[in-house]
Amino acid sequence: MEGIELLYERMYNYENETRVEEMTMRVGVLGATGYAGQELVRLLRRHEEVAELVLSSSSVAGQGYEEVYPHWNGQNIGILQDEDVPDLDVLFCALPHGLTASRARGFLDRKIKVIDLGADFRLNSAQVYEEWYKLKHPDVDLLGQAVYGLPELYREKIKGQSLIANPGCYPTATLLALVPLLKEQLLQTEMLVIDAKSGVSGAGRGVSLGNHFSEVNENFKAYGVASHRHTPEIEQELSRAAGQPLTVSFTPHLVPMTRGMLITIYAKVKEGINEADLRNCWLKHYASEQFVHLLPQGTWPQTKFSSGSNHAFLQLTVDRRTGNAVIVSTIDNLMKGAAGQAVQNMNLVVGWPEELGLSGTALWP
Ligand SMILES: NC(=O)C1=CN([C@@H]2O[C@H](COP(=O)(O)OP(=O)(O)OC[C@H]3O[C@@H](n4cnc5c(N)ncnc54)[C@H](OP(=O)(O)O)[C@@H]3O)[C@@H](O)[C@H]2O)C=CC1
Ligand SMILES: CC(=O)N[C@@H](CCC(=O)OP(=O)(O)O)C(=O)O
Repeated sequence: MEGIELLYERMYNYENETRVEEMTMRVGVLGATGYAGQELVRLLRRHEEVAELVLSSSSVAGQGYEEVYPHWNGQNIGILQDEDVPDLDVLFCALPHGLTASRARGFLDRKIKVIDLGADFRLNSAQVYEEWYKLKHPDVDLLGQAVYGLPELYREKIKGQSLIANPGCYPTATLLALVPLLKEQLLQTEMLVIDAKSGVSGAGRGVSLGNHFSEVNENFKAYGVASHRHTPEIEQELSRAAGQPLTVSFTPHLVPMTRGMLITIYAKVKEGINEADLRNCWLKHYASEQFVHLLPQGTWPQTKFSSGSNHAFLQLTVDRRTGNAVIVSTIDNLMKGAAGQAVQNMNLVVGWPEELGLSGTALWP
């Protein structure tokens, strides 16, 4: 038995609570030396069903992983392979935009399930992708096969699929907060303001002028104003939820901290809707979710609540003077915003319990 048959056999065994002892799941990571790739390694190493991990690098193949990341010393992570990956069950692509789309078809033809942490398959329209990413989409025909990998919204669609578009970090934090409220028509759609802040690891490991220490330390700045690439992704998913096209005012900021992101959203509520209606809507949508938490009234999210974990935290109020909803959401950009969510997606694709490899709360303080 091999490939998909073996996966189904495993799913069957899970349902019957007779876990197969010898798992041979082979998982690969392209871009394993990047921040998202390193976070994947951390999660996959403790994932009880991943038997073999193939780590790939375009620039330092042949080096030991511990040479790149000495904090892995003594953990036998192994040697980085080149990008010519062997046959695998699942491949995570943690690469710059454009690179995964040009290779995905080859992996899919080999029956390798692909989870893309980049943006190549998030947008439904190649034209929109080209406009915002300034890249010609390398494989437009594959867009229709990709499933947007936000499990709390698309769980049933993700199960068993072969090509998953892991959402962007800002969209994840925003969509978790807004989608249920828009689906239930509780908010007006003409004035949605998303004021977002991210830690610097969101920009990846490569150094640029804007993210080196002296530019970031004791500094706070907006960037990508009215032009950030996550805007069309957020609008695509919010429009779908609202059942009508909408636009948002989205402004990201860089905060002098390493990980975490916090989003504050301002929205007008619909006539006759109050705070309890909004809260009840979230409660209904997220009551059985293990990674999304509505905090007790009056407790506002902090980035440290999520640091190093796959958990998202939400809070809202309706300002009694303006009548506007103020909504706050926090996630760890490298976890629920990238690697954690990608592992959650793998678990769904393969049919494993969704939380495998993702246990644990934040590192506090
Ligand atoms: N950082 C974050 O918080 C988030 C990141 N993402 C997405 O995940 C993906 C990876 O991001 P992140 O880990 O932050 O980025 P990094 O820059 O830290 O890592 C990207 C890795 O891609 C590899 N790579 C392969 N080919 C190239 C190439 N031609 N040019 C540059 N790098 C190349 C590099 O590894 P090597 O040289 O070893 O091949 C590099 O380490 C991106 O698509 C990003 O948008 C998504 C959500 C959040
Ligand atoms: C702080 C910072 O620079 N953050 C990144 C967002 C990272 C992310 O979610 O990645 P994608 O590029 O995969 O969409 C940015 O603004 O581009």
